[in-house]
Amino acid sequence: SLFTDPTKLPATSYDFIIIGAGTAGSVIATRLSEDSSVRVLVVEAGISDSEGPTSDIQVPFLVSKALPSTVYDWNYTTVPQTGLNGRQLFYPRGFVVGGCSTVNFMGFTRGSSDEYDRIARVSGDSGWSWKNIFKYALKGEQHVDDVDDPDTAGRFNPAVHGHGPLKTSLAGFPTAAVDARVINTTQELKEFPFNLDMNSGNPLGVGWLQSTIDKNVRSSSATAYLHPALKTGTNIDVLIHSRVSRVLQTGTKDGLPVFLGVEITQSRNSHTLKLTARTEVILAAGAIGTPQILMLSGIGGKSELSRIGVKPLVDLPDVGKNMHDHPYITLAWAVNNTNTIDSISFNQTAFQQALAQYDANGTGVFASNALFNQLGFFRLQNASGVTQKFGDPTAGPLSPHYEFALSNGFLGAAQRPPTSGNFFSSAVILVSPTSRGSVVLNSSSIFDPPTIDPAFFTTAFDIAAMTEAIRSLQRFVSGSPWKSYLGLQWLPDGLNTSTDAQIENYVRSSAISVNHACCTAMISEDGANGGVVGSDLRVKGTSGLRIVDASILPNVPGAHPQAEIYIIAERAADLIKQSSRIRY
Ligand SMILES: Cc1cc2nc3c(=O)[nH]c(=O)nc-3n(C[C@H](O)[C@H](O)[C@H](O)COP(=O)(O)OP(=O)(O)OC[C@H]3O[C@@H](n4cnc5c(N)ncnc54)[C@H](O)[C@@H]3O)c2cc1C
Repeated sequence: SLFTDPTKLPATSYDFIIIGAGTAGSVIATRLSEDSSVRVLVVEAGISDSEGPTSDIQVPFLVSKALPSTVYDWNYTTVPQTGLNGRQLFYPRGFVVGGCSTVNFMGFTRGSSDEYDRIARVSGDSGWSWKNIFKYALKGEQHVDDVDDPDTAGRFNPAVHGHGPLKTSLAGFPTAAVDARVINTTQELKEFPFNLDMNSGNPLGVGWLQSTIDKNVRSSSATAYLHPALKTGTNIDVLIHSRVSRVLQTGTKDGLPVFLGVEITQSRNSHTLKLTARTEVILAAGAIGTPQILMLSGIGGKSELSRIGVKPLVDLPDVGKNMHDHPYITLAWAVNNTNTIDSISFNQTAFQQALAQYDANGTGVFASNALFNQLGFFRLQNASGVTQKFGDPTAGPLSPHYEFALSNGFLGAAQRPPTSGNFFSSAVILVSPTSRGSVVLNSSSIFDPPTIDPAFFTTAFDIAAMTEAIRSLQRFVSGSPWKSYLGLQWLPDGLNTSTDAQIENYVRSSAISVNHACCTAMISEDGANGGVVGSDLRVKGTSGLRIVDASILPNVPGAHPQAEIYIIAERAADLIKQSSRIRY
């Protein structure tokens, strides 16, 4: 059942307690509840996904209304970014059942096989390799036709899609003005080849975006996993509006502190409640929440914890370190064509008509993300000299350095959008950053947000790679399909971007986050000194406690990360099942 008051829970002890009903947490809870004799509790700080203006989190076209600064947002901001001229950024995170999967932009990209092989290398466990984990990609996801355009021929490869609860589909709403131009460019310019399906393990090239959209509504870990489990099972409880403030030591086993206790609170001044897990506690509070809870529990860098008045119990200095994320900028051009999504976004009458169509029969532009129909993932060209000078931070030859997200309309980064006009734009995303930041506690209260520092563009590689990526987009739009289409360059507005210095100036003054925070409790080999979790995701130096979410990744994937997190969560659920005494 769903509870809003912790004192109303039917039990104070469960087999498994999962902290965070987010992307990974909902997968874990659902899979662990597959044996009806097992009692599972999920504790979620945020609200239910049936509260608030729910169309903003369900209707694909309204995706940009879900965040930031809404009831679905943790409302974090970063510290002033030295690499971004001291700008502070909004740093949205889902404060709702389903976590970020309920509010994100729905892009579904598994990343390259290299990314998974790198996790296997870093952890010393070949179970994380692409070859061995691919079955979990198929177990978790299933392709469905979009309502508007079920003709998927030549746009994806059914052989690499599976039979799981999470639904994905291709962009159904044709954006004719741009779709053909993008595909024709892939035929004309060898540097930008067409890729039939970027989810095959090789994402390089330009291909059609797949989104977590079930025909015409968002598919999240809540709608795909948790809600069906709540509907059919009687052994899973979900407690919302409740923060886990700490995990608590309940004993010692084999010389290690056992953390099977969970402390819950609903507001700064309310009582705390203690619950216990009989088998395991699984932290799935995301790349910000997980290190915060670990540190509040005394698990982290000794001196850092003492400074804030938290008694250190387990010395793991890497908790909260290695934070990184993808930054992006956009280039945009005015176009002499009204067949762009701006004609709907900027025009109230057209907007209401399209919404009425969606309300009437679930079709039209509101049924799709519409902002992007194609993405492109690329490696830096050798001729640029960037990797020769700085080394190659990617996971391998199939992993991209940068990405284009091509949009049939206006897309800005730090800039205010215009209120009229028609545009073509593309995000340029650095998907192989080497800048590393941190999540650091500010106080010993769960109600004080930690200091969040993604440290964007604090390495010379990141600026050099982004500069090359922008030049690459300039080459892409120099193809003949764009000649009669693109008009005045709108972004950067009035700034020249010919020289390296001019590009750097633009990047530092306009880049923002794609919101792919990760790696703050990274995996490493069992027994290795660094890292926070071992190969089976157990927190080092502890017993009874695992982490399953974006924080365990060693590197941000060269992709939008949700697909990888679903895959990792599917395998983690099996690891937890196998090591428990319960016979699934
Ligand atoms: C605006 C935005 C757009 C994005 N777009 C895309 C995209 O298009 N494609 C893509 O692949 N990725 C995208 N991402 C990133 C992706 O959604 C996340 O990386 C991923 O969903 C994170 O999963 P997670 O399980 O690690 O954390 P989350 O899904 O964030 O789950 C963590 C959960 O824990 C809860 N929690 C935190 N602290 C506590 C506490 N103390 N007590 C109890 N509960 C707690 C949170 O409320 C949340 O529900 C986007 C993210 C954002 C914010």
